[in-house]
Amino acid sequence: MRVTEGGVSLSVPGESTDGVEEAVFYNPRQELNRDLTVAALRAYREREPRAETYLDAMTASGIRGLRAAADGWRVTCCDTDGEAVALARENLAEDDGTRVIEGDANAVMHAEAPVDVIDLDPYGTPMPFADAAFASARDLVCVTATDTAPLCGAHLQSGIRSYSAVPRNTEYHAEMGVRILLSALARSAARFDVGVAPIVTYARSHYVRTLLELTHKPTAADAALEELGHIVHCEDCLYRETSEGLIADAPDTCPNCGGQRLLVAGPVWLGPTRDRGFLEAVRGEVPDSFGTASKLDELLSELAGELDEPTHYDQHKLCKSWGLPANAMDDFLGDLRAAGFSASPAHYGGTAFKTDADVAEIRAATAPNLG
Ligand SMILES: C[S@@+](CC[C@H](N)C(=O)[O-])C[C@H]1O[C@@H](n2cnc3c(N)ncnc32)[C@H](O)[C@@H]1O
Repeated sequence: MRVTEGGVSLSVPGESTDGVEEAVFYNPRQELNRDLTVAALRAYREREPRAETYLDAMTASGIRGLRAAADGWRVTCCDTDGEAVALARENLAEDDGTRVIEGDANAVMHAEAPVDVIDLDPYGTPMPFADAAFASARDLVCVTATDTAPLCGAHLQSGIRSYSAVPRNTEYHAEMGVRILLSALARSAARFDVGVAPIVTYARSHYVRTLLELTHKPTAADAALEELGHIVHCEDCLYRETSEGLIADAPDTCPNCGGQRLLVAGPVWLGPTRDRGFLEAVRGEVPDSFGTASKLDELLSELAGELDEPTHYDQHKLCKSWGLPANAMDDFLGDLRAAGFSASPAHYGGTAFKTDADVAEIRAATAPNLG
């Protein structure tokens, strides 16, 4: 069948039943991820006009490469699967600027280096490909991770193995995944004297996506490592605090409730997960014709408005732990602001919010208007 996305048309094996596409090598659920990537590539080229080469390291149907090529990028697509490669070749007109290679992404990244932008979109964890990406990319590494259970600590051992860090299963599981992934990527990049700065990062229920701008300098790698630290989380009262550095500095008991059920996660990335100026530039590059334009605009605006605090709270979980009913989110956040704290919604869900108040301060500021 033919699929049209972002103004390009491609052929994919499969069929459309009642408007629902069931295609091999093409996942319509990742359209927002691809729309955002194309808009970000446009915005990035304004920032770094020299950038011109894009490696779609796990290409499947070739859709990412095709969309980047339509925007003038010199594109190399790669996949290990012979059928995917044949399909991508059918979809992309190979010429001087566009090639499709059958091969392992790690080998192709090294062979093609330097590449301005490398996009990793594997099944599951991207970590087996991270070293080659940071060794080979000049400007930007874009990463999708779909192994959300290991990333958030639900599959603890798998998370430890993949990310050389200890993720913990908390109520901010998607953000745990974001910060574990960024930490592992920063440490991978540092091996090559490369510093990473996340310019866009977001989580959806089934994946985390981040775009990392690179600086090729040992001092930049050191600066990125300085963003790492640990999260201490109390399972009883949902108190949390962070400690900077690669060695965890955790209290024995919860400073808020005295409980002993403390979880320590890390090393995690505690720094900013996006560049607000870049988010605005990306927003300006999303045409109405993109299939996910309105959802993407909403996401980009949520990301821009979100506070930098490293963990969000879930209003319903907090209220439940206090034995009080939840009220409207706007009123709840308004009470925090009226008490002198910063507060913002967080893109992780409708009841997710960020604040610089701790759990006791949140309760004192909001409880009088609950129930
Ligand atoms: C999630 S799909 C890619 C989807 C595609 N980027 C898109 O946006 O539609 C993952 C692809 O990675 C390929 N793959 C798996 N291991 C690989 C490797 N070591 N090197 C290159 N490609 C690989 C698979 O064959 C599969 O086509």
